[in-house]
Amino acid sequence: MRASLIQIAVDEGESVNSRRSRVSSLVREVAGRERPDLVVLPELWTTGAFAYETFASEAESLEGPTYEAMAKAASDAGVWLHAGSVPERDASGDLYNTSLVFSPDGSLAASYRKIHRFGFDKGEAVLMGAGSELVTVRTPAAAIGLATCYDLRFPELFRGLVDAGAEMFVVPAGWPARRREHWTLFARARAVEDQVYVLACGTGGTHAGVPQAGHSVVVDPWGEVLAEAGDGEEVLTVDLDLAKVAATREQFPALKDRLLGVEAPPR
Ligand SMILES: NC(=O)CC(=O)C(=O)O
Repeated sequence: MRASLIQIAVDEGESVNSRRSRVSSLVREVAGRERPDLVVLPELWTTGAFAYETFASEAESLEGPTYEAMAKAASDAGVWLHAGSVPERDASGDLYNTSLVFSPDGSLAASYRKIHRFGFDKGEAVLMGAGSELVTVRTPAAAIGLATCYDLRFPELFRGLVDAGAEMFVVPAGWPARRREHWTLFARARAVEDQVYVLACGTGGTHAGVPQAGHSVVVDPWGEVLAEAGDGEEVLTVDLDLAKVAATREQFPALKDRLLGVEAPPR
């Protein structure tokens, strides 16, 4: 399986509409040039994850303009597209940080509402509702578990995804530069403890005065970093051998030694 992560620079000064059409073109261009099976975009790339004051004004219904543009980009490009996340407004007016995954025919394969909202007593944590469901998507190449940004700090979510069959975690993010070390550390930790591929796609540039970490990263099930971006706009393309997930779990069967949170301890 080949995957391309597009680390978008969410800079002030570019309108949401122009970024949406620029990103749609980028998806087509990257798909044509790199020939990936899967393209991944970051969290809240229309607004920026820290532009809290724009969440309400830019929120969309699930099938809003970003959904439409990304569904078309996926089908034009003929790829699986994890379109990152959008600020979603549901029918009752509540906001969620919702990821969208499209299949190559442009239909929605899955959506995931971010469970752990960032900000403690402000920002996303008070403006958006919490998702409550773990989501995995089965593509022909891999079973993909979905998580978003701050979720990376909560290993129990990822263990739940592994129990649901995930062989790969795709994590769109808008992680800030000041905690970049944590970002890479968590991406590698989740890969090692769950013996999966981790594709973590962040934003570059600066928005709402917050310099972004960038450094999107792809980690294999042994914890090796296969590719890592810098801090600007960049595309990372990697070939993934999904057989490595089963091989790692067989050679080093630590997941079988779990005693807590499993119904019947295996030994
Ligand atoms: N922005 C986030 O969702 C997460 C974050 O910044 C962190 O450090 O965690």
